[in-house]
Amino acid sequence: MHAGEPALEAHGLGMRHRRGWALRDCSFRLPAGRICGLVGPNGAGKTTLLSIAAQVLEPTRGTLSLFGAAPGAADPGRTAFLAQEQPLFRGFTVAETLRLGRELNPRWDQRAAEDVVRAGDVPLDAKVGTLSGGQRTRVALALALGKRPDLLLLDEPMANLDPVARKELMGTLLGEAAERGTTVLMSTHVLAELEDLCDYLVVLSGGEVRLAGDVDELLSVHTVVTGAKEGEGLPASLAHHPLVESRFSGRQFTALIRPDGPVTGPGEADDPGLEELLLAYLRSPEAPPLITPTAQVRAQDQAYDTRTVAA
Ligand SMILES: Nc1ncnc2c1ncn2[C@@H]1O[C@H](COP(=O)(O)OP(=O)(O)OP(=O)(O)O)[C@@H](O)[C@H]1O
Repeated sequence: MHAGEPALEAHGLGMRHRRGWALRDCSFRLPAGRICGLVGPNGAGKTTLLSIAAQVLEPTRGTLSLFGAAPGAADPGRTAFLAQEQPLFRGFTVAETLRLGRELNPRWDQRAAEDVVRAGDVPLDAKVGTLSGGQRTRVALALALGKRPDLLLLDEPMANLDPVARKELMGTLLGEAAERGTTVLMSTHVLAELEDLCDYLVVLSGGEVRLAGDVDELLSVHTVVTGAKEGEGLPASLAHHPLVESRFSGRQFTALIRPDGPVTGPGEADDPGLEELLLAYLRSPEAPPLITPTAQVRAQDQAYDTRTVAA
């Protein structure tokens, strides 16, 4: 695997549940070795996307390929999925749970798995059914990390952990990922923590990709302008820049724009923070989507592209 090669590539991915489309025409790539935050409001399609990547769900339309393998044919041993509901056997002890992990996974690393459990003082001889929700999360994460995956898919894994345990486990997880070059795709609603954790982002809303790409790239193409209001709406000097969101508070305006040239006129221009950028997109579903060059899929990469080039 070379740097920049995709760990995951979605082409026109769509998923229809009984009530309608959970994902619609999603296309993006996640280069290998990146830590990617998956963000979106409730019902945006995050779990659906992660379940397709984990090969638990089959897409209705389009394809998702992992590490360049044909869609649906990726080696399941290279991927670990930590879902919101952790399917652990309640009657097994922690040690028995890890033993099962060892037997099922040829690349199993017992030490890595035990370290995660021990760091939380979870007794190896305790039955899983007697553990607290947070302790069970730790065991599930130990199983995921013991698998030594190349792609780790996490669906809000830390939601039931106390803040100290959450920080400690995130640190363990990201330390392991950095050391081994593991790609991580992790859904979360905790925007404040993304800035420290992730170098890549995918934002979904209404089943569609709204933002995808390298965090630095995404931040660098946006500007926040704040200033005193003169009359109604934003200053005319901002009108030609694509607008993500404008807000007004008393006599002040704040606009998040994607400048298509120098920003002139009244107000002060600044770089946005990541949380500010995400909140603006989450609040403005009508803002134009943005897929940065590293996240774009090329037509010639499409697994089932049947077009031919005329000789
Ligand atoms: N098995 C299912 N049957 C019917 N509809 C489903 C099913 N699973 C998901 N959906 C619907 O698909 C949409 C996307 O759901 P999904 O769970 O992927 O969203 P999410 O972004 O993970 O949400 P949350 O942040 O609340 O976990 C929702 O409208 C949901 O109701």
